[in-house]
Amino acid sequence: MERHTIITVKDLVKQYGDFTAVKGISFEVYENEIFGLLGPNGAGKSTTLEIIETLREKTSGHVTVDGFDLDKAPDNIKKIIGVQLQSAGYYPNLNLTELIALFSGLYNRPVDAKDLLARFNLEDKARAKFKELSGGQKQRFSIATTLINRPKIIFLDEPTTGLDPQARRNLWELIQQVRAQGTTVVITTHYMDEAEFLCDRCAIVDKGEIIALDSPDVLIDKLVAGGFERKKEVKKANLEDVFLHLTGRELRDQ
Ligand SMILES: Nc1ncnc2c1ncn2[C@@H]1O[C@H](COP(=O)(O)OP(=O)(O)OP(=O)(O)O)[C@@H](O)[C@H]1O
Repeated sequence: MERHTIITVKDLVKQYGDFTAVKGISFEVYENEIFGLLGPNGAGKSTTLEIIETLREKTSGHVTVDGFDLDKAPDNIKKIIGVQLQSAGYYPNLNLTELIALFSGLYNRPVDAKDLLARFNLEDKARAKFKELSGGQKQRFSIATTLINRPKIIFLDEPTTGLDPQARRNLWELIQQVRAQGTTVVITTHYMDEAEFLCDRCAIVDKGEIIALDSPDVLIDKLVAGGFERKKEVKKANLEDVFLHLTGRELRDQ
């Protein structure tokens, strides 16, 4: 099937002083896929994401987003992307409805706050302040806010770090729903189960280089074809299955 490329990264390099964090990486993201950048701490995932988001200067290389050249038209790129804010970006005295109204005003895009909160299971928190939310609720709200300017692409930097299994699974489903509604999703993670569950394709990044790029299935098949075998016999369930079986799959943070 012919896929339409929405992001092109070519020979991207980022140096911090004499340290090279990103060493000439190239990849493409297809429209409406969930694309993952996977790697250990310090691999260069956030740096790469922030360069594409126009938030960080690159040292060299070429990036285009939906046909816009990062060097020539960063403002056009800003208009079509949604970026997850760190919690420090939310005014402490406003409640969730007021925060949505604020962003909606900044983007000049009318938004039905009630409807947006309901999509992210936050209808009961409409009058709560951001700091009063649980970790899972904060993540859901920050993903909800990425959609206010109706972006073509959203960028999520380690969206499930620190969440319990129910909250992670709930967030995965919400991310899939966002994609089902036509948005391309670029995500960074160091959780392999997350990448396997969510990503159509992923790039494995290590020490600033892409060392593999494909769908999770193909990456696994290639490893097995190369003669890899797990040392231990695989059990039919794991500890997370036990935990979810005992505590249930429904969200616990309402
Ligand atoms: N502003 C900066 N100045 C100097 N070095 C930096 C800066 N930002 C990041 N680095 C370094 O660049 C490397 C890549 O960092 P980056 O945050 O992109 O990695 P990451 O893959 O996102 O890791 P993590 O999962 O820990 O966020 C790290 O070695 C980091 O210490």
